[in-house]
Amino acid sequence: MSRGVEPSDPLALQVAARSGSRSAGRLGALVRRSLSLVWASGRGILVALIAVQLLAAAALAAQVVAVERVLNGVIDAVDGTVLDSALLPVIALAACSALAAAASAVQGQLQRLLGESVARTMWGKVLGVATGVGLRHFESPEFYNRLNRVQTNALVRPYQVTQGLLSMGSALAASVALGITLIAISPLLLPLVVVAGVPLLLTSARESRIEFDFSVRQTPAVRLRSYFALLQSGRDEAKEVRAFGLTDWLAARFDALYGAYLHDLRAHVLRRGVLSLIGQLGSALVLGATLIALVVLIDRGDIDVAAAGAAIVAIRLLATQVQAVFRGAQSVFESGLFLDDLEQFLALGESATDDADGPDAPDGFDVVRVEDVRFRYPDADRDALCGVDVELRAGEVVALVGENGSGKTTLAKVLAGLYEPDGGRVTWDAQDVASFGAASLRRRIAVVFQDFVRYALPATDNIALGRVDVPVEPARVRSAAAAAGAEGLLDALPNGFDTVLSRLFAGGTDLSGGQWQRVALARSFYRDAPLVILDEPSSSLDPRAEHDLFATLRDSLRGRTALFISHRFSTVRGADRIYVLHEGRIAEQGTHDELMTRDGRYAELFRLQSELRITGDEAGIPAAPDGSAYPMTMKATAFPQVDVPAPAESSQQAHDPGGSQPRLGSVPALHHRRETWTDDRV
Ligand SMILES: Nc1ncnc2c1ncn2[C@@H]1O[C@H](COP(=O)(O)OP(=O)(O)OP(=O)(O)O)[C@@H](O)[C@H]1O
Repeated sequence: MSRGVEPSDPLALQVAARSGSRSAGRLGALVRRSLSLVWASGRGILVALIAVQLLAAAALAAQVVAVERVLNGVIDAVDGTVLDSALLPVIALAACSALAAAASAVQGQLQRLLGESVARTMWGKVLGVATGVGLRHFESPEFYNRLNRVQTNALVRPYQVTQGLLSMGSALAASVALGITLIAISPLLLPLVVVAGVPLLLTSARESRIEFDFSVRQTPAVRLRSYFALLQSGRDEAKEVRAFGLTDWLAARFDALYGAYLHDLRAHVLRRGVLSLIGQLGSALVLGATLIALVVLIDRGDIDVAAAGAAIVAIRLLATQVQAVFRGAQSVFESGLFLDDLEQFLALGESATDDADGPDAPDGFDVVRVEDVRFRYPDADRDALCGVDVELRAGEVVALVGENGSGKTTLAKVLAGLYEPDGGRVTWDAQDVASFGAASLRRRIAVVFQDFVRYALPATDNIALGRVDVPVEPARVRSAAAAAGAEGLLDALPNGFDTVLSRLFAGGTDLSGGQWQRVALARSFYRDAPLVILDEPSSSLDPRAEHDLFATLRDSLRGRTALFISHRFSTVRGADRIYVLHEGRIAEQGTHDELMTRDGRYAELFRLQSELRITGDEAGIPAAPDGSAYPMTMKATAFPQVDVPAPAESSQQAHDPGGSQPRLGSVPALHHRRETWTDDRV
C-alpha cells in the first residue's frame, strides 16, 4: 500500500536534474545500471555487437592503409604496369570497404534486436511499478506526468545509454586505429584532429540539458493532447462525441495544444540548432586548420603525395569518428537525465514491494472492524472519511447507503486494502490489516466496483480472472456465472463461454451494461474470498435480474461476508445491518426496522424514495433534506420500483419490527409486488 505521493512536479525535477547532472558519480552509476540492464536483457547480442564494432574499426583503419598502397602503386608505377602494382591494394581497399559496410548492416540489425530486448525488460519493470504502487498515486497528476515521460522516453534510454557507449567504444576503437595510421604518416596532424572534437563536447552537454528541460516542461501539455486525441478516437467516447456534437470543439482544443507545442518546439529546435551549429563550426575550423597544415607539410616536402592522399582520407575518417565519440558522450549524458527520472519512478515500485511484506492475512475471520478510520485524498481540502466505525461479522450481509459523495466507495476501497487510512485502522479479529502482506490481504477480498473492468477477453477469462493463482476451473466458472445470473446469456453467445467479450477483436461480441455487471459479479463469486465487497452491484440490472440476485445472494455467498453499497432501498432492507454514511461519517446504523423506528435520516430518505415511486411525482425531484438539488435516490429515480412500501405501510412496519420484513435471500413478497407493478405499468 502506498504512503503518499513523492513530490515530483516538473520544476522540482528540473532542479533535481540540474544538480544531479553536476555529479559525475551519479551519471557513472546510471551508466553502470544501464549497462547491467542491457547485459541482463541480451548479453549474447551485446557481445556480438561489440565484436562487429571492433571488426568495423579494423576495416576502417585498413582502408587508409589500402588507400596509401593504391596511391603508391599509381605513383611508383612505370607506364603500363599501374594495374600490376595497384591491383592488389585496390582489391584490398574494396574488400575493406565491403567489410565495413557489411559490419555496419549487421550492426544495425543487432542493435534493433538488442533494443527490443531491453524494451521488453524495461516494460516489465515500468508496468510492474504501475500495477504495484498504491492507488493513491493514481490520484496524482504528477504521477501520470512521470509515468507518461517514463513510457515515452525513459523506456528506451537504458538502451540508448548502452548504444551511446557502444558507439563511443567503436568510434574510439576506430579513432585509435586511424590515429595510429595517421601518426605513421605524420604525427604532427593528430593533435589537431583530436582538438576538433572539443567544440562539440562543449556544446553537446548544453544541448542535452535543454532537451531534457524541454521534455519535462512539455509533459503535462502532451498528456492533455493525448487525452483529446483519445476523446476523438476512443470507442467508448465515440457515441457521446457525436451525440453532443463535440467533434469541432475537441478538434479545436487538440489543434490549439498542438499549435502551442509546435511553437515551443520551433524555439527549442532553433536553440538546439544554433548550439549544434556553433559546435560544428568550431570543429570545421580546426579541421580546416589541419588540412592547411597538411598542405604546408607537402609544400615543405615533409611528406610525399601518396602519404598526403592517405592522410586526407584518414583525417576525414578520423574527424567523423571523433565526432561520433562526442555524439555518443552526448547521448549518454542526455539519457542519463532521463534515467534519473526513470530511477525515481522505479523507486516507487521498490517502496510498493516493501509495503507488500508481512505475514499472510488469515483465511477467514470472525469479525472485521473499521475503527475510527479517517481518509483524505491527496490535495483534497477535506476528509472523505472522518472517524468511521463499521463492523462486519462472519456470514453477515451488511449494506452501506448514503448520498452521492458521502464516502461509500472510499470506505469500500479502504476496507479492500487499496487505500491505507490516514487515521484509525481496519482489523481482522483485532489484528490490524496493515500488519498483513498487502497482496495476501487483497487475495482474501473480492470486490466489484461501480466502474469494473470489461476485459476484452473470452467470457471464461472474464470470470476466471477472479482467481488467477489457480488453473481455470470451468465448472466453477459456470456456477459463478449461474449465481450472478449470467450463465444463460453467456451460453447464448456465438462461442458460448469462449466468446471474446469485445468487438475490438475478430469474432468478439459486446454485452449490455447489465449483462456486463452480471459477468463482473460472477468474477467476484468465482474468487474464493471470505469478504465480498459489492459497490452498487445491481445499478444496471433489470428488475428481474436484481430481484434474482438479491433473492439468492446469501446462497451465492455461501457463508461469506458481504458489504454492499446501494442507492436502492429495496435491496438494502433485508441486510443484517445498514450503515448510513453522511459527509464521511456514520450517521446511523441498524436494521431496516430499527432505522425506520428511529425515524432519522434513513427513514426520511426511505420515505422520499417511496413517495417518488408511489406518487410518480410529476412536479420534479424533491430537494434533499439539506436543500441540495438531488437526494441520494437520484440514480434510482430512473428506475421506478414498487417493492418499497408506501409511507403508511412503512410506519406500520416501523411499529412491527420483526414482522413481515423480507430478508435477502427470502424475498418472494418483493418479487410479487414488482410483478404487480410491471403488470400495471408496462
Ligand atoms: N480520486 C479522488 N480524489 C479526490 N477526491 C475524491 C476522489 N474520489 C472521491 N473523492 C471525494 O471523496 C468524497 C467521497 O467520494 P466517494 O466516491 O467515496 O463517494 P460515494 O459515497 O461512493 O459517492 P457515489 O454515491 O456518488 O458513488 C467525495 O467528496 C468525492 O468528491
